[in-house]
Amino acid sequence: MSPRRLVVAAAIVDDLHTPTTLLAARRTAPPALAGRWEFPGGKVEPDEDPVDALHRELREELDVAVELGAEIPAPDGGAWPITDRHDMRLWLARITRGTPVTLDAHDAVRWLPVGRWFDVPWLDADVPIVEALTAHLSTAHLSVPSPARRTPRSQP
Ligand SMILES: Nc1nc2c([nH]c(=O)n2[C@H]2C[C@H](O)[C@@H](COP(=O)(O)OP(=O)(O)OP(=O)(O)O)O2)c(=O)[nH]1
Repeated sequence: MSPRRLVVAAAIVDDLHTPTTLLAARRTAPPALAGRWEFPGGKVEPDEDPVDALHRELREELDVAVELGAEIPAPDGGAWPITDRHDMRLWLARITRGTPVTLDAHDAVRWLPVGRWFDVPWLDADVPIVEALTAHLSTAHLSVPSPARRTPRSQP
């Protein structure tokens, strides 16, 4: 049996802490997956560092450079099992150079506003990941201290 292959991908958002949009990309291949939407990324090459692989894939697929934020782990704390042969690690990312273009891997990209992240037909394996991302971001958002919520200092 061949070993499982690691895929790395990015949930590209406009802001790593309080995102208002998420980038989805529509696959061109293989035929069984074409037309479905995914997180841009791809397979890690043998001996390649996963984070280096992600930067390489985003350069190759979208011609962008990014800054990475938090990793979104699977419920068991590890990678997401996306197919019978692949596991995927996913990071939040923010574009630091370029505007996403469609090259070979995708024929469309779409910025989805918060609340409309399920407007596109994601790959089946990505549906629970988008749900986890929604939960992660609402928690992260709530945990950002707002001035109004800070405990007032006790008066001398
Ligand atoms: N990139 C990516 N792949 C995903 C996602 N969800 C999901 O099930 N997959 C699957 C589709 C593929 O079977 C596999 C990744 O393959 P890929 O075709 O993106 O990898 P790659 O860019 O390195 O392509 P290649 O050089 O092998 O042709 O993972 C996702 O959100 N992003």
